[in-house]
Amino acid sequence: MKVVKFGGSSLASGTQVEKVCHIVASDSERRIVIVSAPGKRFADDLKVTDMLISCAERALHGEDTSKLVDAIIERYQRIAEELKLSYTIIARITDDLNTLLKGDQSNPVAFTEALKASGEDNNAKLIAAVFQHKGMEASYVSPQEAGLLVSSDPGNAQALPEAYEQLSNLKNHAGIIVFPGFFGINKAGEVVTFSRSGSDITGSILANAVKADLYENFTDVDAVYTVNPHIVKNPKEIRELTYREMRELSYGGFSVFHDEALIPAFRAGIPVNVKNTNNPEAPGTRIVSARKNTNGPLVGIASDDGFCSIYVGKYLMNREVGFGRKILLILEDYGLSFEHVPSGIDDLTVIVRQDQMNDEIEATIVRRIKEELHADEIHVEHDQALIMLVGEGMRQEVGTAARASTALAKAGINIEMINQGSSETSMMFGVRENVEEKAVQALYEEFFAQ
Ligand SMILES: Nc1ncnc2c1ncn2[C@@H]1O[C@H](COP(=O)(O)OP(=O)(O)O)[C@@H](O)[C@H]1O
Ligand SMILES: N[C@@H](CC(=O)OP(=O)(O)O)C(=O)O
Repeated sequence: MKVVKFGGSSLASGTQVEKVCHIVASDSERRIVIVSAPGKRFADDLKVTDMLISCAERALHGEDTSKLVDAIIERYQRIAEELKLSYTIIARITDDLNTLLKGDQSNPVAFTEALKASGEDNNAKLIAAVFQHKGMEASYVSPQEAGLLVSSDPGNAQALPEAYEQLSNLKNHAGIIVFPGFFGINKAGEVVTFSRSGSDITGSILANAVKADLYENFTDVDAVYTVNPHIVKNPKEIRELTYREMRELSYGGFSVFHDEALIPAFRAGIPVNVKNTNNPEAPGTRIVSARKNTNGPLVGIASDDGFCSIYVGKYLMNREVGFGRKILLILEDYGLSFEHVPSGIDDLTVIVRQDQMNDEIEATIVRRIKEELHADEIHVEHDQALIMLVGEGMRQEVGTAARASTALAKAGINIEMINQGSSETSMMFGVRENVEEKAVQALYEEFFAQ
């Protein structure tokens, strides 16, 4: 049995949905289909999820939402019209949206979560109707009836262990299941979403639960490329990589596959195949437990921006028991999670995502570290980018760090920080955001261009 996920780009229009129908109908093993909400049809288009978030914000501010609601319904309606579906399904979606908007706003977060998730939920109903219209035996199944139980962590839900057993019953379901991605239900019966792009996570959870032979993740590119195609034109494709490599690359900025989506598939040893809805014949990229190292030290180079580093220096820091913990406790007081902590003898740097802090929080943290920990020096650098060099082959090969730093030096790029993961499958370089692309291009030239 195959579990198949189609991303927003694969479901953005009637033409795209038609391709999805062919893909599902062409292989009887494709039995569980996870769908995202309709995504962008062109570069400046809006994703339905973003429209729903704006809609919830407007409603909570008591503003008129009618234009936005019309625009959202229109996205579904266009797909239905292109595929010659009756109006019944659109009437159902319209009703659902209006009911949600008229719902209880006393808990703004729960109200927003339900609206956000409706993008996927209504699309699953629509796609099930499309499949049925095409004569395929298919039905919509909701996360509630299937038992996709998740934690109560809005916008960051985690599947609960007991969800897997309940979801395993899906393998006995007759016909094709169309299942909405991106959200589950908490123990109180409320909708809770995964983090953004989280339909990939739903697919992986379901693949694990039914012990699928394969999890196919359909998107709009032929493969996972060695580098973000927006930074390097026509980059080399990756044929095969390990779960660990993909997790590091996704975390590092490869938005093509959600980093949290690797874990459930990895735990059950289910291979993942990233494929193109617009070119389903292409082999795509396989993510597996182990691979032969035939392509040099690196498999890919990812990058992401929006980081800031908090440098703390104190003479004899190395002797002071609990110093690192005390810094992290101060960050915890403001709900900040940290990404990395490269350290020296008398100093350490805590790297955090910048969007978690405002000026006030930053000033308070700096003051507290100075006063409570008696730091000699503390400064905060904003607008940092992190570049991740990833590859299991690094373990066997000497000189990767030297090659990378020479390539960056030749391109005139100052390295602000270097960090190597203990697994030796990744190496990280911190640079200023304004040279991120130049740095990635220089590293790509060094490791992949020949
Ligand atoms: N290394 C990479 N390889 C392939 N695609 C990448 C990579 N890095 C970033 N991307 C981007 O990821 C996009 C696909 O992800 P996404 O837009 O979330 O798709 P979907 O709508 O199918 O979920 C690609 O169109 C591409 O622009
Ligand atoms: N629609 C949700 C979830 C998702 O996975 O979407 P996509 O497959 O378009 O990345 C989002 O935009 O976050």
